[in-house]
Amino acid sequence: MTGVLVALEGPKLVGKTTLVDRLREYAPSQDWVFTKEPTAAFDLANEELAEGLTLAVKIADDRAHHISTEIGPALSEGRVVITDRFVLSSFVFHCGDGVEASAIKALNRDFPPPDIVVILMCSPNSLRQRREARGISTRLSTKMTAEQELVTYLEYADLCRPASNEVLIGYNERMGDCDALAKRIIFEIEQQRTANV
Ligand SMILES: Nc1ncnc2c1ncn2[C@@H]1O[C@H](COP(=O)(O)OP(=O)(O)O)[C@@H](O)[C@H]1O
Ligand SMILES: Cc1cn([C@H]2C[C@H](O)[C@@H](COP(=O)(O)OP(=O)(O)O)O2)c(=O)[nH]c1=O
Repeated sequence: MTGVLVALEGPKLVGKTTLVDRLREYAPSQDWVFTKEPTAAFDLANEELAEGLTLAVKIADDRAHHISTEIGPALSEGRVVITDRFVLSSFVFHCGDGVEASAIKALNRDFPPPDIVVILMCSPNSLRQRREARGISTRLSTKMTAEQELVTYLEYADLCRPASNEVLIGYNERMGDCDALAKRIIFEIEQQRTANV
């Protein structure tokens, strides 16, 4: 595989979609692939119907399909692929749902490691305010407090280090932060692209 795989991770409402919008705007090429997990094929009702390891396996199946049909082919063509959520999200959601980290590790063992992992953070207070404004109520999204969710991404980040070994932490607190972060991520992608040639 010769492309660049970028995983954007972080709590619900931390600003991943907003960051993706900025990345689309500033992407220097039309052929960058923007995608997300779970994929459109995954029924989000699963989150209410299944739990623990059963749900983690369903998500891993969805990821395997995502990689074989979309991510893998695009990387083989040398394209940049940016996915909104990847393996780190599985550690956070499913370990928080009672699954052992070793089981998540095993389920995701054969998937390509991202070249770049970005964890989006903001202050617990801002995350709480965004949650209150949006009124989210799905089972997994209400399981942890804002503080717990933010810390859990940092907790498991070490298990999801990219090949480059560096995890980028993006602080998305104020309007305008996504702009600066998008430009920085694009710079990192260009560096990685040169390294992958
Ligand atoms: N830097 C920021 N400052 C203030 N509000 C923000 C910022 N980034 C995103 N938001 C707001 O937070 C909410 C959640 O953002 P969104 O991008 O949908 O998050 P996610 O995709 O991570 O769930 C939206 O209402 C968005 O406008
Ligand atoms: C990536 C991933 C998602 N999920 C589920 C739980 C989340 O509520 C949901 C996230 O999907 P989504 O509603 O798209 O969240 P966001 O707006 O933050 O991107 O998918 C898992 O259970 N495990 C995973 O590994």
